[in-house]
Amino acid sequence: MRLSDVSFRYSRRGPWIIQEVELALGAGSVVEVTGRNGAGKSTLLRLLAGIVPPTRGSIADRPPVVGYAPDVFPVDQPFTVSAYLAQMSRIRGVPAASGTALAERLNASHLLGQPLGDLSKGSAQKVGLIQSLLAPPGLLILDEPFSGLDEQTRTELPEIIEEVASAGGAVVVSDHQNQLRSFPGADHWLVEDGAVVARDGERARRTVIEVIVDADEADEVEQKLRADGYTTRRAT
Ligand SMILES: Nc1ncnc2c1ncn2[C@@H]1O[C@H](COP(=O)(O)OP(=O)(O)OP(=O)(O)O)[C@@H](O)[C@H]1O
Repeated sequence: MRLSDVSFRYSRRGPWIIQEVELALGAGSVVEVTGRNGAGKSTLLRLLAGIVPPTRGSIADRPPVVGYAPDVFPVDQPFTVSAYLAQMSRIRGVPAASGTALAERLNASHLLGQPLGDLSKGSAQKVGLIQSLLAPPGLLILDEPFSGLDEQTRTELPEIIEEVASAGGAVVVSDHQNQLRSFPGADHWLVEDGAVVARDGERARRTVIEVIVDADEADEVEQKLRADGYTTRRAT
């Protein structure tokens, strides 16, 4: 999937929220999106999911099955959780049992009989998450999925993300709490002043430490470190 020269504003005379963004998103990649409040993370995720179209530019090769869990799940719908999930399963062409199984996995079986309007923020968040996963997504977009989740679901979520990515789905997660900081191989996009700065996962996880040794040991230490796969550089 590729974003070419994508810009977005909510109204004709409104401010540009996203400006001239060029991004590529590969199959099986996991991206953590960060940025200050109001920077445009949710807007970028809506563009990726296809909820809003770019004002300028284009988005190509979006996978056909997109799972999207919004930051605030709309609970003002006259359904119980199970009726809602059954309806969403029908729309997505998957058996109703998919929702029940996901509810069990995410510790949400007790919510199935409840009206959507009675759910707490965390429970509504879970229902949003479950509906995004009903059909195996080629693109999974999760907007602040960790906020309001209980501990058990918090630890389950990285496993689910890993499973989607291993099956070839791309996963984009906005996460101001940096819960995915240590997720192996995750890339990072920083949304700032309308731009999206992509940082490669490998590089983002590298750090530089300074090792001071006696001059006559330098060659030996350097050889050892290189043999162990580290990159070394002599300070002058
Ligand atoms: N529906 C909308 N109509 C007009 N402006 C909007 C709309 N949604 C968001 N905005 C504005 O767009 C800008 C970016 O908002 P967005 O929600 O994308 O940021 P965010 O980085 O996700 O913020 P947060 O971390 O607070 O959720 C903000 O100035 C916001 O007020």
